Amino acid sequence: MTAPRLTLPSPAKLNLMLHILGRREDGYHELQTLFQFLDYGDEITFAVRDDGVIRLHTEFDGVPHDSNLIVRAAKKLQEQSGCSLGIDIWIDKILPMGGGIGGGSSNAATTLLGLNHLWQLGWDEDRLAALGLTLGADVPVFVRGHAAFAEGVGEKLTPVEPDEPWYVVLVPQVAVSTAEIFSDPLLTRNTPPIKVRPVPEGNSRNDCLPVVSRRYPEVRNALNLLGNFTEAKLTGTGSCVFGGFPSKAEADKVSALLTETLTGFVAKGSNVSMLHRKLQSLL
Ligand SMILES: C[C@@](CO)(OP(=O)(O)O)[C@H](O)COP(=O)(O)OP(=O)(O)OC[C@H]1O[C@@H](n2ccc(N)nc2=O)[C@H](O)[C@@H]1O
Ligand SMILES: Nc1ncnc2c1ncn2[C@@H]1O[C@H](COP(=O)(O)OP(=O)(O)O)[C@@H](O)[C@H]1O
Repeated sequence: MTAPRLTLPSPAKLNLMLHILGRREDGYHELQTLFQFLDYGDEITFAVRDDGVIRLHTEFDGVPHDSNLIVRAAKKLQEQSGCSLGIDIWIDKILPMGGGIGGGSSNAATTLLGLNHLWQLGWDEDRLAALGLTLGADVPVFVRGHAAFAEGVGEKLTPVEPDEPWYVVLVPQVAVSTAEIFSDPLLTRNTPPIKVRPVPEGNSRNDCLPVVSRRYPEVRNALNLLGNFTEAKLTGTGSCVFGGFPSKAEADKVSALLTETLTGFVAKGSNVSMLHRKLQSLL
């Protein structure tokens, strides 16, 4: 008998704004950020094995098997649940790594939700999100699957309903190190907290942008080019740059012009993650 297989989406995210409020004693920075998903991402296929082995069959450039967030997520869930089953995993990877669109965190969340389903663990979202946070600050929002205003290092989440425009996302061919940006002495670290909800208009700044665009000319160039058509923003610590458009046709037109020289894609913003829409359809 062949093992049950399940293919699930692993969407990207954007940070629609990102404010840095201060630095904690452990060196991590307190943030306020707005997460929205894209209807664009990787696809991960899972097949249960009964021998307890966890095996990712797709190779990643520069990421050893056991360091991959997919494998780390699966191993942690297996250990903490005491499950004796294993898993074979394949991924169709389209999201750029180190682009600030959360591919690694999303892959970890899709793995947690997929295995919870296939191994029939019955864990609730709170428990999965808490485990996810030990893998990375952006994992909980992907576990919850709803656009959110995030505080702390990204773990305190309040669901929100921003507009869902079409985005042009440009992918400068450079990986930005999050650690490097957060350790730059010139980074703004004292933005006053926003206390009112929803986030007021005019608060869409990303405090990482000045430092990233100074250090990475490729990002600066992408911001300038997209800025000719719409407000161009940086997601997370970059490198990806994005801008919203009211229709797919307009986004496609701008993308066609810009992707003559730059890599990029068009995707719809989404307040409910396509992972959760797919999981819902399985119930
Ligand atoms: C800044 C965000 C916004 O979404 O974006 P991107 O990584 O997607 O760009 C995330 O919170 C990134 O969170 P996370 O994925 O956990 O960051 P990591 O790469 O593990 O962080 C690398 C290093 O950056 C610093 N760091 C990270 C997050 C934070 N809130 N404060 C920090 O000071 C720490 O020194 C940490 O060791
Ligand atoms: N499954 C994975 N997908 C992407 N990156 C991964 C994965 N597992 C580990 N990583 C590591 O995590 C780093 C950050 O990845 P990613 O989440 O894609 O970027 P970002 O946090 O900038 O959005 C990568 O550069 C890579 O070294």
